[in-house]
Amino acid sequence: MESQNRCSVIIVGAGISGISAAKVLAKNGVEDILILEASDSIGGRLKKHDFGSVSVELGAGWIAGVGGEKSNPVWELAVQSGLRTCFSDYSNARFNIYDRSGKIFPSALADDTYKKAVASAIQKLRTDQDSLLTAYASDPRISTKPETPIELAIDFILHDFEMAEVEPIATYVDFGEREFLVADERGYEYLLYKMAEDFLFTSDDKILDNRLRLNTVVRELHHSRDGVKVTTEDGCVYKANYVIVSVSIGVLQSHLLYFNPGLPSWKTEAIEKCDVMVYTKIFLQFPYKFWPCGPGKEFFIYAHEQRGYYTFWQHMENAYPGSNILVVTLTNEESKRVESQSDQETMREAMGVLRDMFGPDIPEATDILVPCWYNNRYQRGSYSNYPIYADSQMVENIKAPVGRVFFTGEHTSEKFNGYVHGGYLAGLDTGEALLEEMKAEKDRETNNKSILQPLLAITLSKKEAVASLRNYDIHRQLFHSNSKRGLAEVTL
Ligand SMILES: Cc1cc2nc3c(=O)[nH]c(=O)nc-3n(C[C@H](O)[C@H](O)[C@H](O)COP(=O)(O)OP(=O)(O)OC[C@H]3O[C@@H](n4cnc5c(N)ncnc54)[C@H](O)[C@@H]3O)c2cc1C
Repeated sequence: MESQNRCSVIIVGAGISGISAAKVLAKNGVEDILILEASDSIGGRLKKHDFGSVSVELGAGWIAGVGGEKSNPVWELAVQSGLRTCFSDYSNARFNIYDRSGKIFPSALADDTYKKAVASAIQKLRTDQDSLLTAYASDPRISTKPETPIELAIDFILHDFEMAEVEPIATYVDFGEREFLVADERGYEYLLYKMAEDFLFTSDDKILDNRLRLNTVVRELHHSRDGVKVTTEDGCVYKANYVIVSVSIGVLQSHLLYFNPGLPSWKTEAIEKCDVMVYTKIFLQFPYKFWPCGPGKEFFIYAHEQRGYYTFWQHMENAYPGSNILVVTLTNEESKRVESQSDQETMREAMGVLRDMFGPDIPEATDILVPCWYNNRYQRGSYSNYPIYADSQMVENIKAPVGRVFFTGEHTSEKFNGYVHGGYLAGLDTGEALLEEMKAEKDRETNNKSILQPLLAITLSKKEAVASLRNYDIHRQLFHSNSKRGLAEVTL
């Protein structure tokens, strides 16, 4: 079924980047937009879920980078929206490392192992590009050659767990080193509803605006000099002057979206090169708590001879006292393994680990929640991770537009990819770049009209003449020059 109306911009995906791009457009007078979202709600990787008596975050849980000289824009949104958060103190986690017999490693040993692992990782990072490439090819983790269970556990925390990186990360350098866990029944996604309220019709925290279509999976994107035509899984066709694609890098790699004509090789190669991390938080509900609480005990670690095997644990008593919930984080291959088995099997494994740490008499979990980010066809992973050899050209190519197709999403944020604020800032950036292009197109049309009128009468049809003057790659050049400018120019 073909929609009769042609709108200015179609936005594919209603995560934080799609919604923030839409907000920039709407605030600048481009209100005939259409947001097409595959799932049944907005938010994307901001996703709350009722579990036990509380609301837990299946996707992003933390506002990372708070307390520095510059203010994290997502922290600002959280403060404006009155979102409930609580401070996460990871500094003691390494003093709560359990071995398989339930003994806590002496703090001197843990401290020493941690320092050695950090020093070794830093040394690796200082190696020249060539040897990094060689090392990368043979071992994606640039192995610090951990061998014992405690070394393996610390290696996992340093390399796989996002909050403990050895390199200086722009998020922490720019916005500060503190992290706050979102602990609000309305969920992290509430920030998006507050944003959407400014330009979409809402009532009782529900979006009732026809410009947002949920359960609408985009499958084909036909683009030409004249416009874009988007076909959805249910056979509907929507037309627009431009499209912004905000789907994850995992979805771009999966070919759920078919581009017609296909994307150029500089684009597809950059997309293929970007790594996708899988990060899974498994929630377990208990009839009562049997783990230590109090200062410095929120996070604890399990040291096992298999790297990443149910290593990183958190209790939720600080966020939700009395909730009796534990969370364990798995990544990459372990995440994929667990996604492919039954929840009962995962519960059995997790209970085995907890019995190792806390003894055989602990109660059985009464419920388990295992999010599947990898097998979700609208995600295909948790967040982007630029490979160690990535250069700025690769990142620019990931975000550069192709004709009338613009790209956004956390994976397009050179400084903050992988984070909620990366998605938010990328959306603002892309919205602004598209506004510039729309203005430039208008100027070109006006100029072309005055130059071409006399010529057209003698030679070409108007369509042919305009097409021949347009440089199809102009958007890419324009975007690159725009993206170097600061955020100050965004109208919000
Ligand atoms: C488990 C997990 C933990 C994380 N932890 C943190 C954290 O603590 N702190 C932090 O800052 N960040 C964290 N992140 C990363 C953060 O969630 C993301 O960087 C951010 O939410 C991405 O926003 P986005 O708009 O780029 O993408 P998304 O939120 O993925 O939005 C893209 C949207 O496109 C939709 N879509 C996909 N395909 C189609 C299609 N064909 N047609 C229509 N719609 C489509 C999707 O359904 C989705 O809604 C975490 C992510 C995960 C998964």
